[in-house]
Amino acid sequence: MNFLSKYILLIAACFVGIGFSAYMGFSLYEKESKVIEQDFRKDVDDKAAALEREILLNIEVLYAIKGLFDSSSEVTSQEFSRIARSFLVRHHDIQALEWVPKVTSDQREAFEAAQRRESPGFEIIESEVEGMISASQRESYFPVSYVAPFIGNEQILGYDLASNEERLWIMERATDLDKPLSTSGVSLSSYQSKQRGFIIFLPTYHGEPSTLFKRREQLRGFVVGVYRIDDMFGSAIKRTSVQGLYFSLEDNTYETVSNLYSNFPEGGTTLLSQTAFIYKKSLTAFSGRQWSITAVPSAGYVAERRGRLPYIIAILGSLLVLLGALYIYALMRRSALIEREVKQRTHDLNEAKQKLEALSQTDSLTKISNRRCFDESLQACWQHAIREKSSIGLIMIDIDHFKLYNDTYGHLAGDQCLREVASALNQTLNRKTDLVARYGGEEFVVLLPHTRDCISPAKRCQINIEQLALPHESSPTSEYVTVSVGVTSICPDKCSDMQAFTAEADRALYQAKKSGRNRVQVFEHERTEQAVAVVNQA
Ligand SMILES: Nc1nc2c(ncn2[C@@H]2O[C@H](COP(=O)(O)OP(=O)(O)OP(=O)(O)O)[C@@H](O)[C@H]2O)c(=O)[nH]1
Repeated sequence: MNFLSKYILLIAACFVGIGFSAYMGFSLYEKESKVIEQDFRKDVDDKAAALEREILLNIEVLYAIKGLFDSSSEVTSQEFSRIARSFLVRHHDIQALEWVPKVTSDQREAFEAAQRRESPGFEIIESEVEGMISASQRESYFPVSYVAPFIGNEQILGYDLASNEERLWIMERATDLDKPLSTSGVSLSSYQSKQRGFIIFLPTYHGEPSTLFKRREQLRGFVVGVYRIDDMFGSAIKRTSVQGLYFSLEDNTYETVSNLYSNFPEGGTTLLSQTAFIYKKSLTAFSGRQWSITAVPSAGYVAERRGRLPYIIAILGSLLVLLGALYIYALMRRSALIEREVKQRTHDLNEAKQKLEALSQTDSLTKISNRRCFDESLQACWQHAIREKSSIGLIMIDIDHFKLYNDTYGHLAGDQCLREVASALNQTLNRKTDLVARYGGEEFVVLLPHTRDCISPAKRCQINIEQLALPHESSPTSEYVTVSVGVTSICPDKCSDMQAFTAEADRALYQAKKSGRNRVQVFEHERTEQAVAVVNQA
C-alpha cells in the first residue's frame, strides 16, 4: 500500500472516529433529553393536579355557603359576610362571593325597598353601553344582594346577573341540573379587576325539588363565586417547588378555544416553535368546563438539568481521534522517510557492491577482465557447456621477448605496451559472450563459448597485434611487438577436466614459443595423439 492510500485510509478512519464520537455524544444527549422530558411532564402533572385541587376547593367554598342558605330561610348579610370572610382569608384567588336571589317582577319593588334599608340607594341594575342603568322590566331578576368582600365590589351590588345572555343560559342549565356551572373566561372589569376570571353559579332551592319542573319552580337563588384566573393559577403553580415552566390555560369546552391565562414571556409563539418539549394536558372537567394546560420549559429549566457529558464525549472523543490520527500520520511520515532512506542506502550499497565487484573482476593496468574473472567465467561456461553439450574455445596469448622490451624501453613503456595489446585483443573479438582477460604478466587469455573453431579468432589476434606496429628493436623475432598463441577447444562432459583443458592451451602456447614464436599453435588432442600441429609460421 503506497503512502497516498494509507493517507486516504487514515482520513477515512479519522472521519469514522469523529462520526462515532459525535454519535455517542448525540445519543447521550437524546437520552438526557428523554429524562428531562419525563421530569418536565411530571412537574407539569404536579402543577395541573395543584390547579385541579384549587378549583375543587373553590367549588367546596360555594357548597359551604349553600349549606348556610339550605339551613336557614332568612340569611342576613352579616351572616353571609361572616362565613364568606372565613373563606376569603384562605382563598386569595376569589374576587367575590355573592348571594343572588331570584326576584320576580312583582317582588321587585318590595325587594329593592328591603335592600335599601341596609344599602341606601339599592336598585336592580343592568349593564348598558353608557354604564349601569336601572334593570328593564322582565319576568324575574337575579340581582347581587350580598357580596363579600364588599370593599372593591360595591358597584356590583344590585347587578342583575341574568341580564347577560350567556350567564342567563348557564344559570338556567345549573338550575335544571342542580349542579354548579361555570362561565367561560370573562373580563372582571365590573369588579374593578384587570385580570380575567370565571364565575360559578351554584343553585339553591326552597326545599328539596326532585324534578326539573320543581327545580325551576322552587329556585331560591344562586351562591356565586367570582374567581381571578391569574391568581388561581399563580397560587397553584407556586404550591409546587419547581420553577421555570411556562404555562397557558385554555378553555376547550366548546369548539372555540379561548385563552384564560398565560405566563409565556414575550415572543411565546417563537418559544413554542423552538422548544423540543411541549406538553398539553387536559384537566379534569369541572362545573361544565373542560380546561387544558399547554406547558413549555424555560431555557433555564432545561439548562439546569443538562449535563456536560454528551459534549465532553463528543469533543474529547473527536480530539482523541484527531490526536491519534496525527500520531499515526507522524509515524507514517517517519516510516516513509526511513523507507526512502533505506531504499537510497540499499541503492548506494548496491552501486558500491557493483563497483567493487567490477573492480575485483578488472585488471587495474589494462582495464580488461582479470584472472579471477576469467576463472569464474570459465567455471560457469564449463557447466553451461556440459548441460548444453556445446563447445568452448580457449586462446592463450603471450607477448614475445617482453623482458627485452622492458629492458629496452623501460618498465612504464612496457605497461603502455600491455595496455595497447589488451585493447587490440578486446577489439578483435566481436561476440558479446567472448571474454578477453589478462592471465598474468604479459600473458592474455581469450574464452570463446559456443566455439569449436578457434583458429580464425586466434589468427586475428596475432595479426591485429602485429599490425599495431609497436616497435621492438631488441626482439630477435620481429622489429615490432609480436605474440605467440596457443589454442584449444573442447565439448566437455561430466568426466572432462577443466584444469587439463587450460593446460592444453598453455601447452600449445609453449609449443608456439618453442617453434619460433609469432605464431598460432593448435593443441592437437595430445591426450590421444600426444601431438601438436603448427598452424601458422610467422
Ligand atoms: N612492464 C611490465 N612488465 C611486466 C609486467 N608483468 C610482467 N612483466 C615482465 O615481462 C617479462 C616476462 O619475461 P619472460 O617470462 O622471461 O618472457 P619473455 O621475455 O617475454 O620471453 P618469451 O616469453 O620467452 O618470449 C618479465 O621481465 C616481467 O618483468 C607488467 O605488468 N609490466
